[in-house]
Amino acid sequence: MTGDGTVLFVGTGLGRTFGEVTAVDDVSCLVVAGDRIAVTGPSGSGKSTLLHLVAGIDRPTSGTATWPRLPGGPLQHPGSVGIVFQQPNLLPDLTALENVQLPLLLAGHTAEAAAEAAAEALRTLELGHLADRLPHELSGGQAHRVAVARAVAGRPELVVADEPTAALDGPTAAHLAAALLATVERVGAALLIATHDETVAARMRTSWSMTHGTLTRITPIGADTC
Ligand SMILES: Nc1ncnc2c1ncn2[C@@H]1O[C@H](COP(=O)(O)OP(=O)(O)OP(=O)(O)O)[C@@H](O)[C@H]1O
Repeated sequence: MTGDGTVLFVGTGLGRTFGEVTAVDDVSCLVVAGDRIAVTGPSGSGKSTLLHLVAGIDRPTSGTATWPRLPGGPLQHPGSVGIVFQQPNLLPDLTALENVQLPLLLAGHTAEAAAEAAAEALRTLELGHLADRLPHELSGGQAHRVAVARAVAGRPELVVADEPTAALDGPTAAHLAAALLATVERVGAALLIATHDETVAARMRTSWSMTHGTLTRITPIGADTC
């Protein structure tokens, strides 16, 4: 499916308000198979809110969000959109393998299939040898890579990552960004990533700039104009 023009997400006039605050304001956007999109903009400009709408874990207060390949939206198709947050959010009493396995079990995979897919995802992230470790026995960078493994283990067509490198130091952030890109490439997923890190943004093909909840520019990376 990668790069074949398959439309994964269509946002039309998306708005999201929280009381008096307008976090996302009349945003129309498209995510296509194989996309590599950096969502940039100042703190509070609505990046996380937009990502949550694209991932289907929040609903717009105006406009429409549709996933042409996922009737009913991602919540009706568990595992179809992989999500990576700023913090790994691993369950502390589960091993790395069990953390990756859990969403697959919840999505209805058999225990055997979930274990196999989870182990493969961990190996892809060079974490096979840490499968039995508990989260507190992992470094920060390793825990983040487990979170990436968890997001891709179900082989989603779309991965949404909300500032996944923000809590990491420079080299660890670079390593995670490289691992995330290599992994989405391997599973053939599109990637939408909110980031303040210019080196991460520069590795994408497209940049969406947000200001005060509005998508102000869509720029092919390396182009002079939008
Ligand atoms: N659950 C919420 N309740 C109230 N206001 C919210 C909520 N979530 C976001 N907001 C507000 O919406 C606006 C956009 O927030 P959002 O987190 O999307 O910005 P952001 O660009 O991701 O910021 P950052 O780069 O700091 O993570 C902000 O003014 C924020 O305070």
